[in-house]
Amino acid sequence: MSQGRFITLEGGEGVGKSTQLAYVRELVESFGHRVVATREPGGTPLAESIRGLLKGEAGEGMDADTELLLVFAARNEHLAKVVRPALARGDWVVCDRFTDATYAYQGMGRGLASARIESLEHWVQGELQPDLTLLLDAPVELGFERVAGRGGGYDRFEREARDFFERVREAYLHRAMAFPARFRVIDAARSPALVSADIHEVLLALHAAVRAEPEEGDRV
Ligand SMILES: Nc1ncnc2c1ncn2[C@@H]1O[C@H](COP(=O)(O)OP(=O)(O)OP(=O)(O)O)[C@@H](O)[C@H]1O
Ligand SMILES: Cc1cn([C@H]2C[C@H](O)[C@@H](COP(=O)(O)O)O2)c(=O)[nH]c1=O
Repeated sequence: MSQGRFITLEGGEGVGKSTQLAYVRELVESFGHRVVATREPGGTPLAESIRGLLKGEAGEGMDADTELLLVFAARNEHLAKVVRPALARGDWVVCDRFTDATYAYQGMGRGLASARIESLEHWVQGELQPDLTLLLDAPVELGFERVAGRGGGYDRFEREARDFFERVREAYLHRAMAFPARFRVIDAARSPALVSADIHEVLLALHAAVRAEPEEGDRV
């Protein structure tokens, strides 16, 4: 059995993560892997309840540290119940947002110190990091035009000022530069088909690399 892979999709509001997650899922399944498609915050009943607290009216005026702790509480539950078991079975996990979002939103967005995020990251994740992070990058204004086009109003994060999201975008691009082996930055300001074509190329390369690895029993 080959080892599972952990792929995350990141980016600001409305860049097309959910749209492309469906594409990634189908593509990875076509490679012959079982896929668990999930999201953060969320992915389990309890973590989805925390998502509701974070995004909904009940969270209005929430202290930034409370927000950070809730994000990691949801993450711990999600990792324990969904992500780690799936990877242990050899499944591939495709996740809409993960800890890079915490550095972007709670770190640069809210202004919390990276050291605080790092200590929770080490506690909750240990050594676990995504194998690949697809950063969908687009101008903030374009993302919001798409969110508006989707309908359904704005959640607690989406009601933040535009400069909050400029900082979020900057933080993501900064992390992509800091971790070039893990990140691929995709220009998400183009049509869904062109974005998918770039993702296709990245995933074909990952698939080829995984196929070239020796199977467990082949090792001497
Ligand atoms: N490349 C694209 N070009 C134009 N419209 C797009 C593109 N990708 C997605 N959309 C549309 O934009 C809207 C937002 O897309 P989607 O929900 O996939 O974004 P998201 O990044 O997951 O959003 P959120 O940040 O709210 O989770 C949807 O209506 C979707 O159909
Ligand atoms: C994982 C994570 C998420 N967030 C924020 C970012 C978004 O505004 C919402 C999630 O909703 P979406 O439908 O995926 O856009 O939560 C955050 O602030 N910190 C995080 O770690």
